[in-house]
Amino acid sequence: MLRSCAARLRTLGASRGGARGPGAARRSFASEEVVDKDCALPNPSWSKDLRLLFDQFMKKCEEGSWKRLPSYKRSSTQNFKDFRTHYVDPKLLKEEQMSEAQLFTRSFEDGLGFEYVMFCNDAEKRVVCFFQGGPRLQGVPGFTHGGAIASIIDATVGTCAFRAGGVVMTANLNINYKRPIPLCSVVVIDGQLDRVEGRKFFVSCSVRSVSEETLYSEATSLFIALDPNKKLT
Ligand SMILES: CCCCCCCCCCCCCC(=O)SCCNC(=O)CCNC(=O)[C@H](O)C(C)(C)COP(=O)(O)OP(=O)(O)OC[C@H]1O[C@@H](n2cnc3c(N)ncnc32)[C@H](O)[C@@H]1OP(=O)(O)O
Repeated sequence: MLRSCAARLRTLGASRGGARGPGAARRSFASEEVVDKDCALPNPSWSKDLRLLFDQFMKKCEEGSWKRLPSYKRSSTQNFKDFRTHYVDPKLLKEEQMSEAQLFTRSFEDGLGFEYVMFCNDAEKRVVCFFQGGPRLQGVPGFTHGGAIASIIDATVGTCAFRAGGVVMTANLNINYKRPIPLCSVVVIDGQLDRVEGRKFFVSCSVRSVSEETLYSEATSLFIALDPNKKLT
C-alpha cells in the first residue's frame, strides 16, 4: 500500500511539471483559484478505493437521500464571517496571520496529508467521511498518527453537529483506538448524531476499513452550539 501511495505521489509531482520550490508552492497557494478550489473532489492522488467510494455515494446523491459536502481551504461562508466578528475578540486577531489562515485538514499539498470527502444524510442525522491519510500523517512507521485520526474524526462528527446545530465547538472527544490504520489506506468514518440537549449535541462515530471487516476506532463527542450572548475569549 505504501509503495502505491508513493507511486501516486510521484505521478502527481510529474503531472504538476515536477517538484516545485516553496516559492512556487506559495505562489500557487496565494492564487485565489487554489484557495477557492473544492478539495472534496477526486485528484490524481486519490486511490482506486477512494474513487470507488466517491462514485458509489455520488450515485446515492442522484437518488436524493445523500449530499456531497464541498470543502475549501478557507471558508468564506457567512456562518464563519459571523463567527469571527461575533465571537472572537478583535485584539486576538492579527490580520496578517489571519490572511494565511486555512482549515488544518486542508493545509497539505494533494496526496500528502488529508484526502477526504464527506457526504451527509440529514434525515438520518449522519455524516460519512471517506478518508485517505497521506505520508505526511505518519505516527509510528507505516501507520497513521493518532492525532491525525483525531483531527479527521473531529471534523466528521463536528460536521454532523454543525448540520444540526449551526456554529458549534468541540467540548469533548473520546476516541478508542482499536487497530492501527495503515498509512495511505482508505477508511470510512460514519458519524451519527445521537441526541440533543439544549445547546449540547452528542455525536458518535466508527472508523472502519473499506471492507468493513476491521474496526479501527470508535469515538463519542460533545459539541456545544455557541451562545450568541457569550464571547469565546
Ligand atoms: C457553512 C460551512 C460548513 C463547514 C462545516 C464545518 C463544520 C466543522 C465543525 C467544527 C469542527 C471542529 C471543531 C473544533 O475543533 S473546535 C476547537 C476545539 N474546541 C474548543 O476550543 C472549545 C473550547 N471550549 C469552549 O470554548 C467552551 O467550553 C464551549 C464554547 C465549548 C462551551 O462554553 P459555553 O460557555 O458556551 O457553554 P457552557 O460552559 O455553559 O456549557 C454548556 C453545557 O455543556 C456542558 N459542557 C461543557 N463542556 C463540557 C464537557 N467538556 N464535558 C461535558 N459537558 C460539558 C456544560 O456542563 C453545560 O451543561 P448544562 O449545565 O447546560 O447541562
